[in-house]
Amino acid sequence: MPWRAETNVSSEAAPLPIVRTVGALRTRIRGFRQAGETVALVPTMGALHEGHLELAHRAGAACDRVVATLFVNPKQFDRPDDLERYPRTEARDAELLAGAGCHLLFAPPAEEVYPDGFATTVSVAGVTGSMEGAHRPGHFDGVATVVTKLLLQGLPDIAFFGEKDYQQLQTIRRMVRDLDIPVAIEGVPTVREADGLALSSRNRNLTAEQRRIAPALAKTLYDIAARLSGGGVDAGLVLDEGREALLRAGFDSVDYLELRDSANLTPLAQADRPARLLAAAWLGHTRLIDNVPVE
Ligand SMILES: Nc1ncnc2c1ncn2[C@@H]1O[C@H](COP(=O)(O)OP(=O)(O)OP(=O)(O)O)[C@@H](O)[C@H]1O
Ligand SMILES: CC(C)(CO)[C@@H](O)C(=O)[O-]
Ligand code: BAL
Repeated sequence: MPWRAETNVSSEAAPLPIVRTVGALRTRIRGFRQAGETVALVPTMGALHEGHLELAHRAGAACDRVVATLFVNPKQFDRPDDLERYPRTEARDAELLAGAGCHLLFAPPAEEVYPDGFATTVSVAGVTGSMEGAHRPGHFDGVATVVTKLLLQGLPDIAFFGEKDYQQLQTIRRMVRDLDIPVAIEGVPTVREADGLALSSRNRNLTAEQRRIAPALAKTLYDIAARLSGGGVDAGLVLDEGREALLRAGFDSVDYLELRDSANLTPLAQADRPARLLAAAWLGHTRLIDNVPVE
């Protein structure tokens, strides 16, 4: 299982320059380009952890300059309480990003991203039609719209996204191909706690008891993936048993637990081609998602 390093704030790194307008972002990136440098983009909603920093490290290994973005995008939240509870820790985030080798942070206010009169939505069909798309109405329109804007604002060579949000990653890949956005999309494997829990900004909303239960999500996915990878089993039955295992472990409800084609996320009855197991489940008011490959 992937591992996690501790998140330390480095006191060595110089403060990270922060820009808040598209104009200032473009001026900085033009400077990088004039020096012949390549540029990576790492979009985030802040409240950073080692998962985000892994994106930054990969970005730094691939490009000369790493530009992170921090914007808690209201358009992708389907529940007002989720938006309200979303942690906001910009000063610490900037320190962590500097320590991870980032060169610039774009942290715009909402009016810069969605000025008065904003009227355009980017909507990706197909890959968004189930799972997160079904349980969070409007979520992927919000993600697709803001990611299109961020990619066009920065025009990086490569943008980095985590596999933890696997359906989001596949949606962005589809969107970039469909709209001929000239940016390469790189997926980064999920960074986990030592007990397997996928790092997520929302983990900090868990109570101590919920935190004890939470690793059962990853454990159940890995157990099911192992059973499915051998072939010759009834996937429907195994998935039903997985849902029951999550409830037995203490999850309050399971939104979905699905076996999907790993590229376009269509349902699979057997893991007979590259496949992915994806799940979302609730612990109290906190909704956790996770996914693993079936190899
Ligand atoms: N554990 C992780 N491993 C790798 N990448 C991650 C991980 N968690 C988040 N990311 C990636 O970081 C980027 C920013 O994600 P985001 O700011 O939404 O953080 P988050 O922890 O996923 O928050 P939340 O789960 O509460 O939405 C996304 O591309 C996301 O997939
Ligand atoms: C990609 C993203 C930054 C767009 O708001 C967000 O969905 C996220 O953090 O995964
Ligand atoms: N990490 C994906 C962003 C969201 O949950 O809204």
